[in-house]
Amino acid sequence: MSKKAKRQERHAKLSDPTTTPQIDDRTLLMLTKKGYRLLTIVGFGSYGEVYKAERLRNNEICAVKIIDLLRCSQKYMQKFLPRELAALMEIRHENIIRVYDIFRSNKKIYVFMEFAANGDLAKYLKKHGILSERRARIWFRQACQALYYLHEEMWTAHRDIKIENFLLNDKWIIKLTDFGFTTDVLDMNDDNVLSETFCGTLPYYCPQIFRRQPYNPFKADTWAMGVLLYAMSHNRFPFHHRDPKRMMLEHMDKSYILSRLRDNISEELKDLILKLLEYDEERRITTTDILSHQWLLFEDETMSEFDK
Ligand SMILES: Nc1ncnc2c1ncn2[C@@H]1O[C@H](COP(=O)(O)OP(=O)(O)OP(=O)(O)O)[C@@H](O)[C@H]1O
Repeated sequence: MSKKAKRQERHAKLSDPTTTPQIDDRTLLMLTKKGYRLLTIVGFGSYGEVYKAERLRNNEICAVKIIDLLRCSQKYMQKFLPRELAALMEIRHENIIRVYDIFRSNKKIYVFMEFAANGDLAKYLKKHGILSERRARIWFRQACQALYYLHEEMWTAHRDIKIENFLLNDKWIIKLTDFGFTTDVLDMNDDNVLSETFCGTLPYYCPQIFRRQPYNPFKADTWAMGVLLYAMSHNRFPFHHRDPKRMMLEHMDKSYILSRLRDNISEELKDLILKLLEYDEERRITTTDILSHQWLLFEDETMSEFDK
């Protein structure tokens, strides 16, 4: 069966309301011993499934991602060394999915984390289409606060910023997740900043990653935030990523991105998108400057004013 067919089959299972956790008895027993009960499958990733679960001690709802190590490459498995896993639990921010506990057993990794009841931003966008500027601003500001914390306080780049990695909790607050590719920049290589590790997701690749040049991973995250903001306000990707030659030319041409902006968005929003999708990484806006950009300061909005 092809990869695509397998994915379709898994997704069909997911949309079936009668779906219950398809998991072996040994794993279920082990989860019970650890004090958790699986409830339903909430999604499928490349290396395993995510379940809604209940912590039996206090009936608290959480999510558990079960990563099948047999499906991971050797390189990806490096991420599951004790030091890497411990680092995940140190990350604490209102807009980042909190990781409560991680353990390894039977060639599987179990990551217990905060549950996001309203799914991911990609699904929201698919259902509701283009976000209003007001809604986009609230969520984009929260996303930037998460990134600011990672960049400026944890000195870490996320490296896989994409719309699917922003989840929404029961209060409709944005939560950044999936640190599968997160790398401690200081540990990376010679000059401590430039990276040669190629990771991320194609439509979000900055020009430097796309051209396989050394790049600044913080600025690569910033570019990806530009693609995210464009997607939130246009419900499509800014560049034609299925045609690499075309995408490369589009990256370099400022008039191209200008021509792809909707007429009826504010000048401030256009300006921020252009500053994020700046070809030259030296000139690309920093995480600190995004938060003080005119568009994000536009008005003081609170979640109580926000009509879901
Ligand atoms: N903490 C969570 N709460 C609720 N739903 C979650 C949570 N984490 C992930 N999900 C959902 O589970 C699904 C799979 O998540 P996962 O992170 O494994 O997928 P992915 O990002 O597509 O995987 P990968 O990047 O490994 O290919 C997604 O649809 C996501 O919305």
